[in-house]
Amino acid sequence: MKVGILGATGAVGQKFIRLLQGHPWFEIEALGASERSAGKKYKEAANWIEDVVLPESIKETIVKNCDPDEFSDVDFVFSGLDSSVAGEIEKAFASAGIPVISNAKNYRQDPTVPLLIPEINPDHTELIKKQTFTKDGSGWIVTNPNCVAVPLAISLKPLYDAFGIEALILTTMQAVSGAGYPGVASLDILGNVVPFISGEEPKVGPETRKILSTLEGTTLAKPHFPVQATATRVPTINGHMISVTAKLEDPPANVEELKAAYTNWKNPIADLDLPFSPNQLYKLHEEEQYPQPRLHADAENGMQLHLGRLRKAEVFDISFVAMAHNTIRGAAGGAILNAELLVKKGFLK
Ligand SMILES: NC(=O)C1=CN([C@@H]2O[C@H](COP(=O)(O)OP(=O)(O)OC[C@H]3O[C@@H](n4cnc5c(N)ncnc54)[C@H](OP(=O)(O)O)[C@@H]3O)[C@@H](O)[C@H]2O)C=CC1
Ligand SMILES: N[C@@H](CC(=O)OP(=O)(O)O)C(=O)O
Repeated sequence: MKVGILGATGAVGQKFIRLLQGHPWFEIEALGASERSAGKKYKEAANWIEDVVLPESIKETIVKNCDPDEFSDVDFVFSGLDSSVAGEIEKAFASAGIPVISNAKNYRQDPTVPLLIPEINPDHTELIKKQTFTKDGSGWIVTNPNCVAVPLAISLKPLYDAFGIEALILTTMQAVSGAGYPGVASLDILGNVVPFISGEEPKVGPETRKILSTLEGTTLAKPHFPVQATATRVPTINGHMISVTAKLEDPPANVEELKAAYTNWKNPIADLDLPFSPNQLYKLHEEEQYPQPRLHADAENGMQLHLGRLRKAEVFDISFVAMAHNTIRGAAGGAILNAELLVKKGFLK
């Protein structure tokens, strides 16, 4: 399939370009960014920050405006657009009959838009049928969650299924790549921790509850557990880590039972052979000093969810640490896996 990338010059856009090299199903056809970049060769418009050489085929590609008329040759687009413009531009593409697989936050809470993690809520794709961007249903939007909500929801799903969740308290340790480029000033973050990320905490609870919702007919029934989140920025490059303490409805008797919830959990897309699906979704680290972002964020091409420190808690019931690559599992890689699922389900054809 021929794909376009909106926001192709940004940090997430660059990750899309890198990850799509050699993809067995998807080929990059068009790149879009702002008026500042449009009309330029990609190598002149973008400040390439990936640690691989900029692909030859991309270097000379002329960046387009994010105008659907300039993307008539693509089957669908990935969006890594800045959220200040993603709302209008993504709507224009969907209304022109071009499906949008987005990273931006703008449509995440729309009741007709799936907030999709293929292993966790693949059935939520049914919501697409309620969208009205086009009369014939050819244009629609699917979003992937915030890069904290992704590892949080994946880490919670087996616990939610086995024990139920009553309440969560969590603290994030978010890598600097989450702030895009140039992102956080070096003098703010080097040798330091910043205990606030603007706009982050209010997204964590609502997104996690939407992801863990049950599809009843064509409507989502959401769980109600409260989430107390503290979002901090730490001087790591990739990999968002979360320290979670959970109160459960029916807590496990011991840590072995807690671990068994993960090992017994059945991945609903395991048999689909999606190229970006990790072989092993959950890596349960037994060593007390693991997981660590620098050592583990890249495992399974950045698509694995790392868990460690699983233990009974003195406050609430259990505690653990979760970690995943924020710009791969939490952004571009997650969006590519979403597109693969949407191919298998016949929404992309
Ligand atoms: N970084 C991360 O870990 C994650 C990011 N996201 C989301 O993905 C999106 C992109 O993030 P990130 O790559 O970090 O951001 P960047 O700031 O690095 O990139 C933003 C992109 O949007 C383009 N853009 C800006 N203004 C316009 C405009 N008026 N018209 C068209 N294009 C425009 C930029 O083009 P130009 O270069 O021409 O200015 C650039 O390509 C955001 O919505 C972000 O919230 C989601 C999950 C994780
Ligand atoms: N705010 C996240 C990255 C991000 O862009 O999130 P969102 O997609 O929800 O806007 C971070 O700083 O790490």
